[in-house]
Amino acid sequence: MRISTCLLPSLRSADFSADLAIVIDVLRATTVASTALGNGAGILWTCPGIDASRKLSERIAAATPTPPLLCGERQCHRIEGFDLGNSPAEYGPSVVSGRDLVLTTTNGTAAVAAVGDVRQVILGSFVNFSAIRNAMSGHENVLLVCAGTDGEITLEDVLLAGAIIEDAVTSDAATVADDSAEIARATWRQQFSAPVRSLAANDLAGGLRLGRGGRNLVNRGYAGDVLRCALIDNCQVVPTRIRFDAETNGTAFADAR
Ligand SMILES: O=C(O)[C@H](CS(=O)(=O)O)OP(=O)(O)O
Repeated sequence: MRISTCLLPSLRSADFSADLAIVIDVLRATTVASTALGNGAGILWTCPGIDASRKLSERIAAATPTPPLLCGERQCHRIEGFDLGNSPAEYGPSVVSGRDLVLTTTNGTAAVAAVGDVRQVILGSFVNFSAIRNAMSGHENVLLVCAGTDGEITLEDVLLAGAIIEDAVTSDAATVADDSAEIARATWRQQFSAPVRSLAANDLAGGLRLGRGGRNLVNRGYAGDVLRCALIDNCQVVPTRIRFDAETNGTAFADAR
């Protein structure tokens, strides 16, 4: 297996032709998506625009007996008129089980839209770490796509990319990481010397809080979410792209274990 990393969606190399892309937005979009599907949500749509999300939600509502939940944030806070924000704590089984969701966030949903051409796309986070590691097997060229924050590289996404690469390289000597992947791996190893699965959530959360995304959330009152996003292997889902809606730029994900 060859692994490459783009530290931001805009830094994607044209030379690496991936057969699997793993989109990473640890704080918090891909953690929310994994949590929601892990708690029984049906289909989760990611959609970059607010108006497009409303439109997509109305269209789904017209075609299904139960309307989807409209979810997402701007500047970390729930969007006015939306059902849910972007905190994993909001996506418990009693709220999301059996419901479809339309999620729009500042960075994560745009990162999904940026890899529309890759044959298979899944969403990665620490809460579904082992599930996505298993999903990588059998793929030849895996691209890890860090969402970043507002066009800037963020530490928490690079840490997860590095943890994935470290785990892949140490478990299979035939895995080849390119320079970008080695940068992510070095970042992980500099921060944590223990294998990812042996880390306590508190220790991992300490690392996540060091970066811009973590600091943003703490400053805006979401410190508890950083810890929730550090619950390694809290669920076993593989949010996998199943459909694309060109009109709204929406991408549908379902658990495909
Ligand atoms: O609310 C979040 O977690 C962030 C907001 S911010 O722009 O990074 O402050 O959105 P996300 O798209 O989940 O990174």
